[in-house]
Amino acid sequence: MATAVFHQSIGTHQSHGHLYNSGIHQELGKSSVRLISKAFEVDVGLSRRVCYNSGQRNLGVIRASTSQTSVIDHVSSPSKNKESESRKKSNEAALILIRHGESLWNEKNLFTGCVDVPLSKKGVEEALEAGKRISNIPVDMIYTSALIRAQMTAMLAMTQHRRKKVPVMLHNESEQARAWSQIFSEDTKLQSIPVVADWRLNERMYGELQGLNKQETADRYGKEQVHEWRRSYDVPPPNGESLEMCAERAVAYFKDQIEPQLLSGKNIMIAAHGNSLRSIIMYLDKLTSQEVISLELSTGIPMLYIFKEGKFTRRGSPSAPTEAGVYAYTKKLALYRQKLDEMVH
Ligand SMILES: O=C(O)[C@@H](CO)OP(=O)(O)O
Repeated sequence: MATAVFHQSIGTHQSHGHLYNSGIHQELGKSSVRLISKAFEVDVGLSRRVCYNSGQRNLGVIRASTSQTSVIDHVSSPSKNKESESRKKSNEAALILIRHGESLWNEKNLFTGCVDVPLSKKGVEEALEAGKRISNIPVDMIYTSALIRAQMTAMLAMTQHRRKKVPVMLHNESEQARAWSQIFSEDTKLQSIPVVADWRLNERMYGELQGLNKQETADRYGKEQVHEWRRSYDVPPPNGESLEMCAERAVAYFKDQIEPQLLSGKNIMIAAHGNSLRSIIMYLDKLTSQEVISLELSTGIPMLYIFKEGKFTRRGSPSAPTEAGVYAYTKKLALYRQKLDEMVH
C-alpha cells in the first residue's frame, strides 16, 4: 500500500525501534511537567480499561458515562453480528478531520502535547480558511479534544459554514452542568450542532519534552533520536505516549463514540491534533506502523472521508468552497450544496 502523506512529508527516516536513553528522565525532568504527566497518567489508566472493554464493542458503561447529551439523538449499541450487518446497510456520511490551526507554541517551535495553548493569529486565519473550504459540506456533530486549540479551530471554522447552524458545546461533566446547559426549544436545537469535547482526542502526551524547543532538543539528543520520538509508532518520548499508546485511546474513542454516529448517517467533523489524527487516519486508511511514520498533517487543512457500507474512502482535501469536484463525490453532497445555493437565492 502506498504511504499516505497529507500535504507534506518530513522525509523517510526509519524507526530503529530501540529504547530511548533512560538517563534523559533526570536530565529533562521538570516539576511542572511532572504534574501534568501525573494528572494524565490517571486518565491513561482509565483509558486502558476502556480499551480492554472496547474489544467487546458493546459499551453500555462507557456510553452511559460519556454520551449523554441534550442535543444528540442516542444511538443504541448494536451487538457484534448485528453491527456488521448494520455497517453494510449503513447510511452514507461525511467525515471531516481537521488538525487545529497553528498554535502559539507551534509558532515558537515548542513541543506542546497536552499543554493547553491557544491558536496564534496565523492559526486563527488557518481555522477560518479551513471553515471556508468545508462550508458546503454537511456537519451534524462535532468532536474536538479537550484542548483549546482544537476547540478554537472547530468554532472558528464553523463561523464560515453556509448552513449557519450554531455549534453548541455539550457539558456532561456533571449532572448540574448537564441540567444547566439544556435547550428548551426544539426549533433552536435543530439549528444547533452539538460539540463534544473529549480528552481522548487530545494530542499525544509528549512527556518530558513538553515545553522544550524542538530544534534545541534535536541539537542535544540528535536528529535521529528526536525523529524517533516524534514519528515512530511504538517508541514513546521520555515519560510520554508513543503513537501506539495515543491510538489506544483515540482510536478506541473513534470506534466507540464516533463510528456509531456515522453508521446512523450523521455527518461528523473532528477537530484534533497532529498525532491523535495520525492514529485515527492509520485506522481509517489501514496504514502499517511503518507507513504511518511518514504521515504528516499540516495545521488547518481539512480532510474529507466518505463513510459508506462500513468503508471509509478518503476524498482528499476540498481546496475551495467553489470547487466543483468535492461536491460531486456523492449525490448526497451535491444535493446538500444545491440546497444551500437555493437557500441563498
Ligand atoms: O508538539 C506537539 O505537540 C506536536 C504537534 O505540534 O509535535 P510533533 O510535530 O512532534 O508531532
